[in-house]
Amino acid sequence: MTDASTPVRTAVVIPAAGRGVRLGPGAPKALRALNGTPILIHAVRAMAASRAVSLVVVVAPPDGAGEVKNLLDAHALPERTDYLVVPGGDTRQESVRLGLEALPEGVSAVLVHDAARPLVPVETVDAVVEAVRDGAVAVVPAVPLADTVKQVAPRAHGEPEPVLATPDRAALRAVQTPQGFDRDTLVRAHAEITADVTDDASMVEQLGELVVVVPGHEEAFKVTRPLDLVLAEAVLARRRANDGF
Ligand SMILES: Nc1ccn([C@@H]2O[C@H](COP(=O)(O)OP(=O)(O)OP(=O)(O)O)[C@@H](O)[C@H]2O)c(=O)n1
Ligand SMILES: C[C@](O)(CO)[C@H](O)COP(=O)(O)O
Repeated sequence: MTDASTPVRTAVVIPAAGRGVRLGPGAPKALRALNGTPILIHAVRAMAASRAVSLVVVVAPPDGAGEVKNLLDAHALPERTDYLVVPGGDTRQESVRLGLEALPEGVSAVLVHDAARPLVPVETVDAVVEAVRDGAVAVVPAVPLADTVKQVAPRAHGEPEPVLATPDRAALRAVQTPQGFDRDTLVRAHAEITADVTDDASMVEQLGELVVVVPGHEEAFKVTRPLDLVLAEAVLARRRANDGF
């Protein structure tokens, strides 16, 4: 655990307080095992692998902060990084805000990374950090879409959905995390924007600030449904085979 007064420049907030309803019944998603290790620990290691990251703030399930602290103590993590745990809220937005409130002075850049994206490669983390350090106030990693996308109209229950339009896929991106921010801008976004959003960058967009995209990575996918766990195990097996990881 850390002394919260230690000055750091780049910190990561990891929202990990979700239930993981779409993954099915069981412990909160971040605490479930991937290859024998909690998903959260994979995510913390993925972020602490970046030499730019000096502090990781984990936002735990509201009644699980003690358990998460014990988990962090029980697993080997890079010693150059400090770790804090705070309890989360009812929504992802609230959990991120609670994580931001725990940041000490001296942090000027903040990454927000889903615990549910445990396998993001360090190259993606570093690309986001570099873009923020180069002056962007908000940076998102993103990948092109593999599927054609249809805009549909709301349907009566059980009825087929009428298609309204087929957006040009070339102009669309699927957005991942970590998303990187100038700290003051992200704090302002969380203070001023009250609309429901699914990522932090869209709050900064609503402030009228420019959000830029850097290349994401296929291994930064979110573990959302049971099949994603199968894919995550396969990615880890491939890494072990390739690197002796
Ligand atoms: N109240 C919440 C809800 C979500 N999250 C976190 O936000 C990230 C992305 O959310 P998602 O994958 O949608 O997780 P869940 O909300 O847990 O998933 P579900 O909707 O299936 O319950 C996850 O790391 C999750 O733990 C959070 O910290 N606090
Ligand atoms: C933040 C995020 O991971 C970016 O893709 C995503 O928006 C989270 O969405 P979810 O519906 O809460 O999984």
